[in-house]
Amino acid sequence: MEHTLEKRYPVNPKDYKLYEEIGEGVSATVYRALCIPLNEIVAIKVLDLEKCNSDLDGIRREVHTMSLIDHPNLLWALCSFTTGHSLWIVMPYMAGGSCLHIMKSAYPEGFEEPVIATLLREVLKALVYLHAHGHIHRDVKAGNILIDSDGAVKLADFGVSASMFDAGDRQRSRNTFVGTPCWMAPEVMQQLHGYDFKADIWSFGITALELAHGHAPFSKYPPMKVLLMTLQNAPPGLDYERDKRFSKSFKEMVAACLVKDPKKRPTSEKLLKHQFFKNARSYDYLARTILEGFASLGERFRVLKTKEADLLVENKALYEDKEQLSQKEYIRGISAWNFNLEDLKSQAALIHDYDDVPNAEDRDGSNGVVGLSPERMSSEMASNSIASSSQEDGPNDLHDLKSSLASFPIKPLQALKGCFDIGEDDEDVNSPNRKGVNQSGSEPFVIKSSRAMDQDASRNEGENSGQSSSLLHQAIPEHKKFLSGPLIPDNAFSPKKVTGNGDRDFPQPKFQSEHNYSGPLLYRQRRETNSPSPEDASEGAVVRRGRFKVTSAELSPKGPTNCILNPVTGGSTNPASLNLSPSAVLPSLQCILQQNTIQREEIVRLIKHLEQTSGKLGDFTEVGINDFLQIAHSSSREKELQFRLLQLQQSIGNLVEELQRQKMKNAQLEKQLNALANNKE
Ligand SMILES: Nc1ncnc2c1ncn2[C@@H]1O[C@H](COP(=O)(O)OP(=O)(O)OP(=O)(O)O)[C@@H](O)[C@H]1O
Repeated sequence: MEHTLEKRYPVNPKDYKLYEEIGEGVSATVYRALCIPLNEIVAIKVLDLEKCNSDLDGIRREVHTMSLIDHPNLLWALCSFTTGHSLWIVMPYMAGGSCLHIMKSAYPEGFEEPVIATLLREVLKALVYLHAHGHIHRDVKAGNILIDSDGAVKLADFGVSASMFDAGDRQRSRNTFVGTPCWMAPEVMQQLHGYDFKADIWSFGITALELAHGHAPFSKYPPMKVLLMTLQNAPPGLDYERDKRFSKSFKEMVAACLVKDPKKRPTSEKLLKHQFFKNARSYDYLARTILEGFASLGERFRVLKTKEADLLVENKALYEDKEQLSQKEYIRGISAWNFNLEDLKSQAALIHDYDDVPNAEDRDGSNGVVGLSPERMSSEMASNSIASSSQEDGPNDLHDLKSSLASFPIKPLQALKGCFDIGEDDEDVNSPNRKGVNQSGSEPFVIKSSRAMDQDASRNEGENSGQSSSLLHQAIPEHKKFLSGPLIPDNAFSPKKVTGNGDRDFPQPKFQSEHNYSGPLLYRQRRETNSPSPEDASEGAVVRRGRFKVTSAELSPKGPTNCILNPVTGGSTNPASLNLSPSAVLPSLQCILQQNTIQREEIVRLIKHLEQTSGKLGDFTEVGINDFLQIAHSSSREKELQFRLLQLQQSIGNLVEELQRQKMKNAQLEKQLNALANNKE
């Protein structure tokens, strides 16, 4: 416990008066409130524990971390307690709201450089502290940078933070995939070797771009696309041309953070010494520059929510128009997620892939990214050669999935469970942690820190549950929950000028991306969508990659590009004779299948055409029947091949998992051996 207790905050809901809503996240609603006995305005984050079944451990983690931290740039908890089925986390009220709120309300094109430098320096100080204390924040983004009325900056939201000193289950969680896709480091997505605090440095770099442009790179794309682009493309960065208004040192700082190899990223401590932060100014400067003339946080939040609701109605109409297109795009290109297909479909419907002006960060890094050292250039570019070429084709090519899949994480869905609502939890359902949490009815979530009250929460809960639950019923709208991230997608602003609060006119972005999928306030509809979708049936054979479905129709309609063809016979070579690894063979087999399918369809079309136009049914019927027989035959062969493919894919997956298990075992054994050896010495 590092805090010294200055004030005792009551852990009784009766002692708080909830005012207006000031924020909504994935799991919580945040209110401005009055702490009656202390006559102090606070913020209270209210989490409905019944709705957070799958992430109770995250909540416990958040509360725990918030209780331990003691740094001026980190948002700590004043106290917390359960009441009825809710957990209340009482925090200092940050009257300016999040940087994301501020940008969406008044700076849709991002902040000026001195503002960014000031904000980022404070965030970086928070990271230095967290990393030095063994914590990885794992969700650094503008939405989690809060500003007080005096310009003080605090990093918030420890819902997915992790401690580097954890053992067992928690260690394992660092091999899982948490955070928000746009801000997520490639090594977190890949799940290959785990990750460490350098993942925060990547997110920090992405946050820098977010603050500079008003949105994170790739934010207009759905999560899966973000994943592919982050893994394959050259890292995003500031562009010489587009970002002329920013200094060289800013560009270099961003480039230093956004290196794919985490080892090559600077530590937070080292980064803090970067020239760029010399431009940072005072809190007062922030308050004067970006907060002056603003309406109250509650009012701004209300306006943004109204706009968001209007946008949702608009998008719904758009979605219905484009449903056809979206299904095709997604089933073919990226395939379906078996847990939130509906979300992806609606997201896909909103993409104007071919009429968007690409953002600098969406373009080939070799054209636009600056500040790369020659050595970084070469290694990044080498590792991203596929990416570069695919980007040259255009960042919006949803069809080029063959190469994408080759470098795709083996367990992308499993990997994503930390940031999306996937049925399974991060942790073993049998883990003691989880069991404990599941009995939350009897488990108080009281922060046992010195800053927090050291009182018995369950006593309070018993005394006040009736009152508090009625309070909560009034306070929390049951029907809606939003995703985290940008409050208002970029197109929430009309193409004309928007008059903001306080009679300010705000210029609108010229080429603002139309939609922001990095987590706008979309209504949640995830868990309900696990059931098989109609597309599953309509799109023919489905090959499963773990929990990741890939349909045979996903391959590029442009025709195969990497089939292994026997130059002599013209037929496909038996991969076994080439001594190829299954992973090398699979794409080729898929190619061949795709080719067969296209050819078959072509033949059927031709036959039909001939039959119709000639009118000589008798002459052609026989041919047609023969061909159809062949087609039927090739169909069964195709099925057989698909079945084999499936088996191969499954065994690769199993082998990789086994390998990882063995690696972990080895590491543990090594540790034990070392410990034994040390003891003996
Ligand atoms: N102490 C505070 N003062 C003012 N506003 C706050 C405070 N805490 C949170 N907010 C606002 O509420 C929003 C949601 O809060 P928070 O991020 O903690 O919820 P969450 O469910 O954990 O969100 P996330 O979607 O990031 O997981 C924040 O983005 C911020 O705008």
